[in-house]
Amino acid sequence: MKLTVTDVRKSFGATEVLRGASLTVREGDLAAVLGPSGCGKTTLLRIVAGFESPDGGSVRIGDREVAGLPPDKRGVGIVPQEAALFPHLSVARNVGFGLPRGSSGRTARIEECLELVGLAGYGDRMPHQLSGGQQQRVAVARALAPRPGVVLLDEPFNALDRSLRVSVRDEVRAALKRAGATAVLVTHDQEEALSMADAVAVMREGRIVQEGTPASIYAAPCDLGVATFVGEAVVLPAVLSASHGRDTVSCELGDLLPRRDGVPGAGNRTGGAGNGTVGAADGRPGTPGADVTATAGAGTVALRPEQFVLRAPGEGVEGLVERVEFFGHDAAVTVMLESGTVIRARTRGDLPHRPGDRVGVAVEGPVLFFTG
Ligand SMILES: Nc1ncnc2c1ncn2[C@@H]1O[C@H](COP(=O)(O)OP(=O)(O)OP(=O)(O)O)[C@@H](O)[C@H]1O
Repeated sequence: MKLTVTDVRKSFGATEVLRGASLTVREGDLAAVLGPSGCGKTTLLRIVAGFESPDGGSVRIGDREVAGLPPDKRGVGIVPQEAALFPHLSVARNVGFGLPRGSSGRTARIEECLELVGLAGYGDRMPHQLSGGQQQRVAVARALAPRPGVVLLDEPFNALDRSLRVSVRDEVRAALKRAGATAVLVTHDQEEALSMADAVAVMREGRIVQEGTPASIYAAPCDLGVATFVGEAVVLPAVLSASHGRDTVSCELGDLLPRRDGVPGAGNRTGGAGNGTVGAADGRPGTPGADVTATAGAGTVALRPEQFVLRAPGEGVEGLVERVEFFGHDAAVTVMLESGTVIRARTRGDLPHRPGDRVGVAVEGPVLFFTG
C-alpha cells in the first residue's frame, strides 16, 4: 500500500530529532531513506512502525491514518538490523510467528514466503544452521508472511560481510518485488540506496530534503550537501556568467556548461529545498526547485569523477598522477593539478596511467553549479 508521512515532528527532551519530515512511497516501490548517522532515520521508521509516537504530523498506510494505532494494528512488517530470529524456533516457526495459529493455509503461506526469499525447503532448520545472509532472508520472509501493507527495513545488511552484502541485497530486493511489497529501507550507505531502491529520500537534520529516483538525485541534487553526500564530487569555487543567451561556469578547470535539464524519464518526484542550483531542474510541473535559474555570480561547481577526462599533457589543465586504483572494470586516478587541487577521475581500467605521469585534465558534459 502507499505510505504517506506528512510533517512528522519528534523531540526527545530538548533534542528536536524530526523537524517536519515528509515522505511518500508509492505502492509496490522500494524506497530508501538515506542520511548520515544521527539524522533521524531510525526514529522516522519507529514512528511509522508505531514504536514511537510523533509529537505532530500524520502517517497514512493506504487510506488509513495510523498515527494513533499500536504497532500490531498497523499492518507493518519489520526487518531489524540483525535478523533477530528466535533461536529456539525452527525457520518455519520463525516465519509463521505473525500468522494466527491453526489458521488455514498457514503452512502453505510459510512455504510460499520461504520460496519468495529463495529458501524453499529450509523450514526444518534451526537459525544457527544458517549463514548470516540466509538468516536475514528468513527475517524478510517473517516480515512478509502476514501480508503487511508496508515492510520496514532498518539497515538490514549492516551485520553482513561486505562481500556477502551485495548478493543478499539483490536477493532481498528480488523477494520484495516478487511479493509486490511496498517497502522502506533505512540506510546511510549511498551505494546501497542508489543500487537497490526505486526511489531515494535524502534525509538531513530531521527532514527529507529531496525525494526522487536514484538517477535524478545523482544527476540533479537539490543542493551542494546532497550533491556531495550522494556520490563523489570535486567541489571548486566557480563563477556563473551569462552572455549571448548562454550560461558559462568558470572555474580552474575552464569554462563549463551548467546543467539545466534533468534526466529524461527519471524526474524528481517531489524535489526539495532548491537553493538556486542550476542543476535541480527536471522540468516537471509542480516540482520545487525545477527551472530554478541560478543568479549570475560566485558559487560552487561540483564535478563527478566520471566527468573528468585524462588526456596528454597540454590538452586541458596540467596535473601529476598521484595514485591509480585499479578495479578491473574501471580505475580511479588521483591527479594533483598545478594549483594544488586534487581531483579523482574514473577512467577505463585499461588506460595506461601510472603515478608520476603528467596528464591534461578536461571536464566533459554539463556540470552542477550552486550559488552561494
Ligand atoms: N529514545 C531516545 N531518547 C533520546 N534520544 C534519542 C532517542 N532515540 C533517538 N535519539 C536521538 O535522536 C537522534 C537521531 O537518532 P536516530 O537513531 O533516529 O538517527 P539515525 O539517522 O537512524 O542514526 P544511525 O544511522 O546512527 O542509526 C540521535 O541524536 C539520537 O541520539
